[in-house]
Amino acid sequence: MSTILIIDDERAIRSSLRDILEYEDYTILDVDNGRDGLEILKKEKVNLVLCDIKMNNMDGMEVLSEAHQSSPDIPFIMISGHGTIETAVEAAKKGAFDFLEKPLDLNRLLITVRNALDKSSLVTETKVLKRKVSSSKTKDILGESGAIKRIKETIDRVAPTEARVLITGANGSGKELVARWLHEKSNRSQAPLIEVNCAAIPSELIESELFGHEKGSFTSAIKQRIGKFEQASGGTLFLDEIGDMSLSAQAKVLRALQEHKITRVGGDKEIDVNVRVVAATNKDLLKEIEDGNFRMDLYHRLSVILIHVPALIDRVDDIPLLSTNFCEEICMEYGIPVKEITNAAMRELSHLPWTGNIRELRNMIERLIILSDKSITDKDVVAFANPSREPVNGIAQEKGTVNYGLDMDSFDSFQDYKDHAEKEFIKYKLEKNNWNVSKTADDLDIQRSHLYSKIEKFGLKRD
Ligand SMILES: Nc1ncnc2c1ncn2[C@@H]1O[C@H](COP(=O)(O)OP(=O)(O)OP(=O)(O)O)[C@@H](O)[C@H]1O
Repeated sequence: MSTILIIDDERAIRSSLRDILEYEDYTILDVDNGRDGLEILKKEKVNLVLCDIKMNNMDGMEVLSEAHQSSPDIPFIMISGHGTIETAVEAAKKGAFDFLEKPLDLNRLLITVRNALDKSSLVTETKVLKRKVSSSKTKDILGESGAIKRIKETIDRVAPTEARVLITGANGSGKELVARWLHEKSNRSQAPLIEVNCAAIPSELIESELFGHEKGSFTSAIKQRIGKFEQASGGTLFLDEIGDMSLSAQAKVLRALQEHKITRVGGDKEIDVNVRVVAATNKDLLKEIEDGNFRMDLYHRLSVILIHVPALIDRVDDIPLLSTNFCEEICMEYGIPVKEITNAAMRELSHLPWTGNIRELRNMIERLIILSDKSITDKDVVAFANPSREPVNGIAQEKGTVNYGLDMDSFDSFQDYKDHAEKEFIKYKLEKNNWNVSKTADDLDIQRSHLYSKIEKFGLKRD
């Protein structure tokens, strides 16, 4: 049942409203002043507020304005003993649902309460539906930098063809988003886009995952299973983290691409498949080929078109646009008014290393929205944006500078520096989570297998 908060400094009114509404099975909270009312709104789940206009200290209009900043969806019914058209109009302008005059008419009160609650649940339902629709819709590729413009042009040109595409780029830089748009703008967009994260599937299961299996083909194969190649029939198969695929699975994928046929594990029938393959990796595949970890012939099959998504640090000019958009999107998801990001905060954001790229930027904006007050300032960015950025060697960080206490000349290349920053960040998070790899992977918003490969790459060990 709904909870109604009554804010009125007249005890008699509060108690008669309570009696009437409790009789109708509503849960009632009541306070005799606006401040306490606002405190309750912060802590309790309230569905409707009945608020007197004329009260000492803080009047009802102020309560309404302040409450609407943090909880715009809670309907307010204003009550006044001195009802004039002007007060009613002012209340409506400030966003009140309705206005009731004292002495209260019982029927009008109950109908207004019911209408307000009905409208509020409709608003909530609509928001949930909108959120569902917007999260299933492919997000726009934001960015005005030359690199992003070129990527969008390439997508427009390549998507309607059958050419295979290999997308490269660091973690969180937007490879999956590019793959989604390649599908979305292709002639296959009515058929499914099926994604396989090759790094997340143990090598002994990848073949069954991709090609399916027949019942009884191995111990746990208790029934027949259709693999991803078949599921993607008529559509697009997105092989993410292809650089982590075992050599034996690579050989089978190569055959599927050459012959457009697959065989389920444990089966002997060849099945025709009609899929377009788009692959992505954060690895340097040419180096993997050199090291004997990746097949050259498969590389050539996959990379008819190459799209490289640059790291965020190589397109810092896009940070303000991305930050503003993420801020709007997240505030809307939370149902709160959009917070402003000050210019100084934008400058501060542009100075961060962004080893986790756009995914990290989005997470940070979300954190800043939660932790900041009315707007996001440079001080918020310094304080909350990257809690792992503690002063190094006792050197406190000055405003507007990024001071890691590092000798910048000790790095041979930009990549060297980025690797160092990534290693330190991962090490910090692992230690913070007591080397719990699953928790740390969640914290970093990357796959667990990904984290394992980073630990191995950087030779990280528990002290
Ligand atoms: N140009 C962009 N504009 C808006 N949002 C973006 C952009 N690029 C990436 N994102 C968002 O950033 C997040 C990470 O992007 P995505 O998953 O595509 O990265 P990825 O390179 O595939 O990461 P990983 O290598 O870890 O799989 C997603 O929420 C995505 O919607």
